[in-house]
Amino acid sequence: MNARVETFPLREAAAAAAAATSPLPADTVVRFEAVGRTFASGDKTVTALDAISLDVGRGEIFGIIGRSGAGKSTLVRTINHLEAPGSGRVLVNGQDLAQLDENALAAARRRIGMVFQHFNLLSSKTVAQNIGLPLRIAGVPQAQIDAKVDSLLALVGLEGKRDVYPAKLSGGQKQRVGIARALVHDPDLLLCDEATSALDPETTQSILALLRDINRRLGLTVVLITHEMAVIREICDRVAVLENGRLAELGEVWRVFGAPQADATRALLASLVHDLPDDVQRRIVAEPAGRATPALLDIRLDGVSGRDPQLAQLAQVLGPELQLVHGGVERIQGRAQGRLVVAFQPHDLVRQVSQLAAALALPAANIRLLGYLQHD
Ligand SMILES: Nc1ncnc2c1ncn2[C@@H]1O[C@H](COP(=O)(O)OP(=O)(O)OP(=O)(O)O)[C@@H](O)[C@H]1O
Repeated sequence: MNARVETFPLREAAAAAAAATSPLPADTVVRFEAVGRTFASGDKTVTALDAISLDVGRGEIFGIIGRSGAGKSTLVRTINHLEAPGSGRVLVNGQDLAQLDENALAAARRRIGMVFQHFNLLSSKTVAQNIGLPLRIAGVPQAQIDAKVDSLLALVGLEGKRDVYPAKLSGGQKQRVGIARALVHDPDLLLCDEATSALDPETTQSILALLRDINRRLGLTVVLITHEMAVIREICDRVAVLENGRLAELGEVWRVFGAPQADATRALLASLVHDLPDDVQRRIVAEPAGRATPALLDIRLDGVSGRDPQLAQLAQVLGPELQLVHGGVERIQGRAQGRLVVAFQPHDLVRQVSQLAAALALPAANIRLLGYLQHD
């Protein structure tokens, strides 16, 4: 495969030592330095995190994905020090939370919002009371709380629900309240732990759109854990793949999804191809059998910014051998919507994918490599 992806794990002590002594770039919000964590489980020791080293940049949406038990939650919980690293350290805005006293830790945690899978709303409090509660606890005057709550309700699109109780809200609306509450202290970092896993696909899309909107409007850094590859594909800039507590792969989503290097990533990506016809699925392989093995690209037109794809235009980038394997495009309110799965013989895969994204005016993340198509 001719694609280059950052390869990990960075487990060597030398790499960790270099990371520990190098100055923190101004655009780094979270730095994990050789973070390890074990748990005692009966008479066994479970390694939840094994020498994880990576940086999360300011303003990015950073995804963490992995199978159940891979260490995702433990890793994210070390960011706000709900979980103390057993070895290594975690710096947030250059600060090691392990070194702080109780008051300073509480102040640092206020700069880190958290959104949960099951919303964690108080059923006896209204939407406004739920959102304002952290400010109330902090002793903020009521008028200030009201103003903040109103602006957050507008931000998450719940203006009309101020005095409603959670029981009267849909799952998506509850999560909007959860997001508003997480933003009440104007954090610069938002942690989302399976924030969409309890929601149906349509609601998931609307919550992801909200997170993306907040990320862009407020410049907020988002670290998001999910077991759903589709969520990562939808909104993340970069992704870390965890496997048994180790960093299996790290990089830009389009690169990692386009040319996965780790077995763990390939196994997780398999979940994304289940909606293809059986005969196509059967023929997909992760590695090309030879130079002539066609690559299979999945092109998603989300109607937001994409142009109507002309087959001639696709063929110009992907070559005359181009074959439409699956999918179709329809126009909804004048915009192209749909999905095309095409096979072609790549000569420079990464370059061709970025040329195609440019030609169709689509984000690179909308185009991904499903694998290679072997003959029947
Ligand atoms: N408090 C704890 N006590 C004992 N073992 C724990 C504890 N917390 C996590 N573990 C173990 O550490 C490993 C990583 O767990 P973690 O919850 O971080 O994984 P995860 O990737 O978030 O999984 P899931 O997707 O199922 O939430 C698992 O083997 C888990 O059983």
